[in-house]
Amino acid sequence: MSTTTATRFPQIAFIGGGNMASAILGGLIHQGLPLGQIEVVEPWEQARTALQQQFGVVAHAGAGPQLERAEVVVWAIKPQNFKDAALDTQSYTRNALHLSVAAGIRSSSIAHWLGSERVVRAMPNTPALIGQGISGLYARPSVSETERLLVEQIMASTGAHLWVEAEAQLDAVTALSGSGPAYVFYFLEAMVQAGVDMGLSAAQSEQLAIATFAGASELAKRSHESPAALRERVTSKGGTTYAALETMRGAELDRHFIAALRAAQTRAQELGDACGA
Ligand SMILES: NC(=O)C1=CN([C@@H]2O[C@H](COP(=O)(O)OP(=O)(O)OC[C@H]3O[C@@H](n4cnc5c(N)ncnc54)[C@H](O)[C@@H]3O)[C@@H](O)[C@H]2O)C=CC1
Ligand SMILES: O=C(O)[C@@H]1CCC=N1
Repeated sequence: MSTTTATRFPQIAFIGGGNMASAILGGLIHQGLPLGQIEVVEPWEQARTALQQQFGVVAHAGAGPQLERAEVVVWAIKPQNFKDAALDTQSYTRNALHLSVAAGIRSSSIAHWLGSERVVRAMPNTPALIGQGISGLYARPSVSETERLLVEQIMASTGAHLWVEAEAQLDAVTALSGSGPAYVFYFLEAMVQAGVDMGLSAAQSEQLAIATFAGASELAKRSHESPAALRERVTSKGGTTYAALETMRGAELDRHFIAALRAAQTRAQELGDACGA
């Protein structure tokens, strides 16, 4: 895992101007990407207005010759919209390197629709919005080392990255870190609810819960010990943590949690099948 600092920015086009495009775009602009080097295709007027207000970027409602200048095209649309958007766009982007953040859609489908083997897939997550994300990356064999570095430079605006060798591993990345922030928020919600049930205010509970996630994550990051060893340090035999963890074990929470991630992985595979070539 590593982060990369930006040097020269490419001409870059975004197909889709929603949450993920905004996270990447915002990071790149923050790093100094000039607005004149950005094109965005976004059919939804409200999203185009948001892009203009947030970043000063004027997006187009549809694909057109303006895309021909793009050295890199970032595909930030829903899996269900990918094929139609690709077929609308492919005649303008034959010379570009393609970078898709769509869940599930395989690089072979993208290469087929776009008529280009120069395809990289990324699976980021929403902490990208504050430059604290992590992305899994996969490149088709035709992608050069220089092009991989270019992708790293673009994704560096969103946080860290990790290359995978087998494309199927991206479905696991999707289930773990792509969807992962939602699991963290789900647990935060439950911890806040528990705090309120036990007599704390919602504000106090939220402050305690968020600080606990942030502190424990940072401790795990900085420590040379495993998460299991760190957990054991909190857990006195017959103490409060032990009581909580025994309740979790009784409910087989770990088994259910693992099953939930497998459901996300399966859904990524299904999206690849259903929305792919
Ligand atoms: N939101 C998340 O946490 C993550 C999302 N992703 C992936 O990123 C992709 C985009 O997701 P979000 O940004 O969350 O969705 P979003 O709904 O915020 O943005 C997608 C945008 O694409 C636009 N669009 C629809 N058809 C289009 C077309 N033909 N041409 C151009 N734009 C079109 C929509 O109007 C919309 O604004 C998805 O494929 C998703 O799997 C990946 C990692 C994390
Ligand atoms: O839920 C989804 O399908 C997307 C992919 C990873 C996070 N959000």
